[in-house]
Formats: sequence, C-alpha cells, structure tokens
Amino acid sequence: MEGEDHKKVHRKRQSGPKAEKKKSKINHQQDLTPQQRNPRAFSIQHARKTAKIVQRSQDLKTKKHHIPLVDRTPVEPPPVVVAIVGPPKVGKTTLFQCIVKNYAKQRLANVQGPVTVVAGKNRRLTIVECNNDINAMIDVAKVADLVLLLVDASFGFEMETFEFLNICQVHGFPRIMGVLTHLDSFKDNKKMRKTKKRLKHRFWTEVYQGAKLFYLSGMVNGEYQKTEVHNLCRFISVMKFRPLQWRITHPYVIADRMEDISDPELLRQKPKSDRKVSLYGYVRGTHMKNHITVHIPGCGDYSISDMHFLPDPCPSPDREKRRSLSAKERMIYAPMSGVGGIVYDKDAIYIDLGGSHSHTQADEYSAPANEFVASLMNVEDPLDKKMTSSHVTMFSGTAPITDGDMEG
Ligand SMILES: Nc1nc2c(ncn2[C@@H]2O[C@H](COP(=O)(O)OP(=O)(O)OP(=O)(O)O)[C@@H](O)[C@H]2O)c(=O)[nH]1
Repeated sequence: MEGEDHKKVHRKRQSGPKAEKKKSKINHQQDLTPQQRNPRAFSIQHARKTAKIVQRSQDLKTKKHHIPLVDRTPVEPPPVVVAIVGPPKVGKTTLFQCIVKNYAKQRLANVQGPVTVVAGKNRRLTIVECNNDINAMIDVAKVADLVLLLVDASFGFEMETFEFLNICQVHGFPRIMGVLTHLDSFKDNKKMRKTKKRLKHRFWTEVYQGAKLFYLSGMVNGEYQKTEVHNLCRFISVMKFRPLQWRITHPYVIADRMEDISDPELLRQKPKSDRKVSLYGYVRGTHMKNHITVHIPGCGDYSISDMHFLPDPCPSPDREKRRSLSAKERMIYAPMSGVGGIVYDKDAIYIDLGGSHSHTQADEYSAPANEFVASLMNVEDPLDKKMTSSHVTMFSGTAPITDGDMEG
C-alpha cells in the first residue's frame, strides 16, 4: 500500500505541440456563442410554431404527391422543344450545329429558325436558338421543354443568364441543363477544377441542387468534341419531362415555317395593305380548334381564317424492334435553314442552284432532296411549251395528233 503514495500524478503538458493544440481548442470554445457551442439545446424555441411549420411543409409535400396528373400526351407526341440560351459569343450556334450533326449526320452551315430532328424511336426534338434579346427570352421561356443554358466558363455567369432564369420562374420552370464552354481557355488545371466547382454550386443555387451541368472542353476543327456532344445528346434523348400544368391545358404552336401568301398584285398597288400569312408547326399543349383567336407574340391578337392537317414533315421512325436508328430514319426538318436546297423566306421560296458551297451529291443523306431540286433545275422548257411540241399517235398507221390538230 505504501507504494501507491509514491505513484506519479499525471501532469498536464505545458509546452509542445499537444499543449498548443489543446490551448487553441479551449480558446476557440470560448469564442463561440452558447447557440454555437450547443446547437441542439437551442434548436426549437417555440414548440408550437415549429410544429405548425413542420405540419405545413408536410401538407404541401403530400399534396404534391397526390395531385392527379392526367397524361394527355398523344400516342405520337409533338417534338420536344429544346432551347439553346446564353449570352453572346458563348457558343450557341456552334452547339446547335453539333447537336444537329450528331442526330441527323449532316452539317447545317446556316442555322435559321427552328430545326426538327429525330432523336430516337419515340422522340423528336425541335431545337431553337434564343438570341440575346429580352423578348426572345420571354417567348422561349413560354414554350421550351428543355433549356440548354450555356455559360462561358472563362467569364462566369452573366446578367443574361440570371435574367433568363428569372423569366423562367414566372412561366413555369422548364427543365434546365447547364453547359460550360470555353474550358480550353484555362491553362492551369487546378484553376479549371476550382472554377468548375464554383460554377456548379452557383448553378445549383439558381436552378436546384443537383441540376445537371455538362462540360464542353474545347473545340476540334471549329466543333465541340464528338464524344462530349454525343453524351449530351444521349442525355436529351432519354430525358423524362414532367408536363407543366398551364401548358398542357392551352394549345400553342411554334411556327417553324412561315409563308406570305398575300396577293402580289395587291401588294404592288398598296404595299401597306394587310398581309395573309400561313404558319406551319406542330400543335402542342391540347387540341386547337379552327377559327379561334390566337395571340402572336410581338404582333397581337388575330383570328385563324383556316387551319389544315398536313402530313408530318419529320415523322417518327416505324416502331420496329431495333435498338438504333437507321440512316433513313435520321430525318431532319429545317425549312428555314436551306436543307435540301430549298429555303423559305418571308415572301419567297429560294431554290439552291448548286453553287460551289452547296451540298454535293456525295453527301448521301441529302441526296434524295437534292435529286428533286436537280430535276427542277434541269427543266429547260416550261410545261405549256412541251405540250405544244408533243404529239400522240392514237392508232398505228395514222398520222400523229399534234397540238395544232386539237385546236382545229
Ligand atoms: N476556344 C473556344 N472557343 C469557342 C468555344 N465555344 C465557342 N467558341 C468560339 O466562339 C465563337 C462564337 O461562337 P458562336 O457559336 O457563334 O456563339 P453564339 O453564342 O452563337 O454567338 P451569337 O449568336 O453572336 O450570340 C466562335 O468563333 C467559336 O469558335 C469553346 O469552348 N472554346
């Protein structure tokens, strides 16, 4: 027992790294407020109020689960509207061309108006580029199902991006996917990684936590890297959309082709007279009745004088049990962009005469359309001239009947 008295008592370290560490810990604890030191003790101060808040948020959540959502999409749904939005010079046109090339396997040199492509067995896309104008942004936010929000990584988020997100908020939020471009402008890898992370978190705060952000790291021959674009397109092809309530209860059309069919003679006499315009496009939302009044953004309210069904210019492929699309099924419908040598303008239709920059026959995908245009180009005499010079032999041995005989 005696030995115990001599046992050494533990003495706290007064110096050295361990002592320093302990000291700093104590100091830190003293700096904290009681709430910070013991957060659980202060978490609920007003039990009743908290209970009410919790109950309310639960109610909202449950209500969301139970709203019956009638799926009104027809058997063959209209193409999904994909809008490419971003500040100037961020790469919108480049991405547009890359996406079209990925799906349709042909290059659009000059993008004009919406372009419709077949993206899969049961999916078609109408792609539109939104230029940097507030009115265009508002129009696009109303109709887009998916928005590709382009951000220049070397620059960061710009006013236009936030403006567009704000506009979306009032029109029912469409699906939004971020795309970072100009990543090749970073020389330092570490800096790039940091920027990516920072922009991702900022994007999440603006859209929602975990929103998808794609990276396009640099260009090859003026286009984005093929695999990166392919991945982005795969994502779009299989993406699911939750229909927006307001949209599925109102009919709307995105005009992808426009023709002025007013009488040219009338216009010559009175250039300011009312025009007659026919608009082409897929009806979306719900059924559209003939002769109803429509609102055309930027123009005003009009009534439809007549409406017709037209054959689908870009039909979905046949439902066969095959996994990938064949070359023939990779349709593209770009009436304003000059695919197949025909361009529709405001008041005329132009046929491409095959200059040095037009499609060549070697381009196998556009060959059938080109043949048609080529046959039109090769016509030397109009039809009435041909008729006059033609003759028909009714019975063998008789003189042939010509145009002159008919009139006589
Ligand atoms: N280095 C680099 N250049 C890019 C990238 N993306 C686009 N560019 C270039 O940026 C320029 C503008 O690209 P566009 O696709 O015309 O941009 P845009 O957004 O359509 O421009 P606007 O229609 O004028 O608003 C082009 O010269 C592209 O080559 C990128 O990721 N890296």
